[in-house]
Amino acid sequence: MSGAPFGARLTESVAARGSLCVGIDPHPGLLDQWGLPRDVSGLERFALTCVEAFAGDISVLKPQSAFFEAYGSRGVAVLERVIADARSAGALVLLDVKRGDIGSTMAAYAQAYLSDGSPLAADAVTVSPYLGFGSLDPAIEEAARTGRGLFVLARTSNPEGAGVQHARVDGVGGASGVTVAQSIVDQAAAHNAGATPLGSIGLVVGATVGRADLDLSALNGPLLAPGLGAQGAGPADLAAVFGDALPAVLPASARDVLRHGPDVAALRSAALRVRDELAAAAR
Ligand SMILES: O=c1ccn([C@@H]2O[C@H](COP(=O)(O)O)[C@@H](O)[C@H]2O)c(=O)[nH]1
Repeated sequence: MSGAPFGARLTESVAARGSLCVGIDPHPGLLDQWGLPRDVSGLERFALTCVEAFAGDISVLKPQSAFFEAYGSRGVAVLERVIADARSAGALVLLDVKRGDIGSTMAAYAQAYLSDGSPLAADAVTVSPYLGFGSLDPAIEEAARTGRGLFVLARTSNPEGAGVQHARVDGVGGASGVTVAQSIVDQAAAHNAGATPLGSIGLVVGATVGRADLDLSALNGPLLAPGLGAQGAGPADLAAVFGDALPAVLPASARDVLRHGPDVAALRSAALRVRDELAAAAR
């Protein structure tokens, strides 16, 4: 991919289209609700309807890979089309795949999701640092080389995440007793240092986590905040979670928007309503 780094492209897109990230999560129950069959044709109709509804107005679309992989190679082919069509319509695509492995395998994931010419290459992907932050180096390097981004899981929106992410470890530079989540924040911050207007290594911090007890002041990167709507968080919760880091937050919602389908206009207006509520809450 030629041109500006992901952090710069994201900043420009959010300035033009707002901060909402809409998830494309073709849950079987949503296919039923939309009157679509639970097969590849239903998946394709669902996902392309989402692209039609959102890609012209919303800054970031986040297809959830699991719901496409569930249909095998033909489902993955639908995902490839979603990525291409959404990007052509002007949206940034954040592919939610949460990949993480030993470095040598991580290099293959980087090739799949972050390399120019790969059919699954998105603008950014979610990755898991739980094999050690350093295991992500091949993805960090490929993202930097191709102008793409990463969102590293730090403090996830699910209640089970706290047990691992609040555990204490030695931090960057030997600081003792920082939480696992804070050590992930600090390692991402080191990669983003000096980038303008924003680094390309983002984090995932759930909108549901209440006071996150994270020092995000040095991150200089975007913060994906899943959990709006179906998981119980609302626009007003974001200030409590993120404090001064709020301008870098991409609040994410899937089911709460998607339940308004299959009508394209109804889907679009639901997304725009959430986007406007977020903008009002951030003022
Ligand atoms: O901490 C995390 C990380 C990722 N997700 C993903 O976001 C969406 C949430 O969907 P909703 O329907 O808005 O609840 C889903 O794809 C998750 O896998 C997350 O929820 N929390």
